[in-house]
Amino acid sequence: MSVPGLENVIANETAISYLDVEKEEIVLRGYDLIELANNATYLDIAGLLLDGALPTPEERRLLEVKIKSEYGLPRNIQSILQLLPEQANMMDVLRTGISAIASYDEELDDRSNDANTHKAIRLLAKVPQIVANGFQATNNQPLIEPRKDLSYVSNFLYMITGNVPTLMEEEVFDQSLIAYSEHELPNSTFAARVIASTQSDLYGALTGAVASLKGTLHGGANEAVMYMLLEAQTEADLERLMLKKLSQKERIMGFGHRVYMRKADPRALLMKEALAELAAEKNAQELYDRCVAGEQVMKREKNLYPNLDYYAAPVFHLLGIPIDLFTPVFLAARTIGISAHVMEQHGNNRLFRPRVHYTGPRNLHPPIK
Ligand SMILES: CC(=O)SCCNC(=O)CCNC(=O)[C@H](O)C(C)(C)COP(=O)(O)OP(=O)(O)OC[C@H]1O[C@@H](n2cnc3c(N)ncnc32)[C@H](O)[C@@H]1OP(=O)(O)O
Ligand SMILES: O=C([O-])CC(=O)C(=O)O
Repeated sequence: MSVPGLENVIANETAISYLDVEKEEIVLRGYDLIELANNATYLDIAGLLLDGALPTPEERRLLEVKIKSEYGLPRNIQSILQLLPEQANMMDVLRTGISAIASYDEELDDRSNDANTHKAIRLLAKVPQIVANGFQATNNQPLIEPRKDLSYVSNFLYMITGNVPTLMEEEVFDQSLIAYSEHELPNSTFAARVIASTQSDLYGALTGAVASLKGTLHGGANEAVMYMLLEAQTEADLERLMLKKLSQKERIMGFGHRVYMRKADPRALLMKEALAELAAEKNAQELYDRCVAGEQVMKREKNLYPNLDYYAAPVFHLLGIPIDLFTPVFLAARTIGISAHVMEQHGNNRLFRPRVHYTGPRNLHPPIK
């Protein structure tokens, strides 16, 4: 018998992460992701995912130096982004950019652990700029170059908004990147591992993951959430909108999850706290209250809990990130998690090649010529 959607199927072993739904814990190389988000930085998580151990402060500094030494996009890549049409979808733009920079990586080895580590560092350096420049290029805006005098996280937000973030904005953005950094085996990571299992390379695997993440049942939900929150001006409006969607059997974006389903996504709670802080700072209490009201409607009507996308969307909005870049920023944050999975797949590979339960006809014959 087939298992639709491979629900609950164990597809591979991993030492990277695990969703312990019972204990409401996202285990990341032995640590609790939420504890990491409250005590470590995104670059610590990048080091942890790449090397298997949390970096010391000196190791983290060296990692940042290495990433910064890979900053910058080839002029031709920026030109490719500028050739894309104004109405281009930002995930398509990102997919094109990541696919194109593969050809500029001069390290021909694309399977050893060392080579993959170098490539992951290059991607950490370049993907945020592809995200930012992709938006600018298709909106006829000047392309913002990275600034090495800013921290990695501060520079990412600066390249998107054109403004150097405050310390508080930087800390919230850092936390949101950690929340998105790694999550066991979602569709996009699985897609990347399937691609890597043919011994294809990290750039190709990540390009496939971008296509997967674009869909609204996955990463694309964070953009849909924000459109819904903005369409409703008040708490009452949001309730009306949600009830209308539910009566039309539409899904409400930002709720439900294949693995958590009837339990809270711990990352949503983390982002809810971040939103409360940010809303207080930015005079946006009304947006926070509207989100909480929406959460209550879904609990009452469907017994469904918010997932990360529900609370990350208003956080990104208050940080000044354009809605079209919400899913690309998710991908940029997840680049390190996906890289770790590709490295693990390459290190202990077995080609993914499942079978089917055939339901089509048999014994047909073409007309005789
Ligand atoms: C960071 C991330 O990528 S998290 C995921 C982001 N995606 C979203 O937020 C999209 C909205 N959510 C959904 O569509 C789903 O919850 C998914 C795709 C994430 C998980 O779905 P599945 O595991 O396939 O759950 P499934 O489709 O079996 O749903 C079970 C029941 O809950 C309902 N349900 C699940 N999510 C929702 C939702 N968001 N709104 C309304 N009803 C929902 C389904 O209609 C179904 O009801 P039924 O049993 O009465 O038919
Ligand atoms: O785990 C999933 O299926 C989707 C998700 O929450 C993520 O990728 O962060």
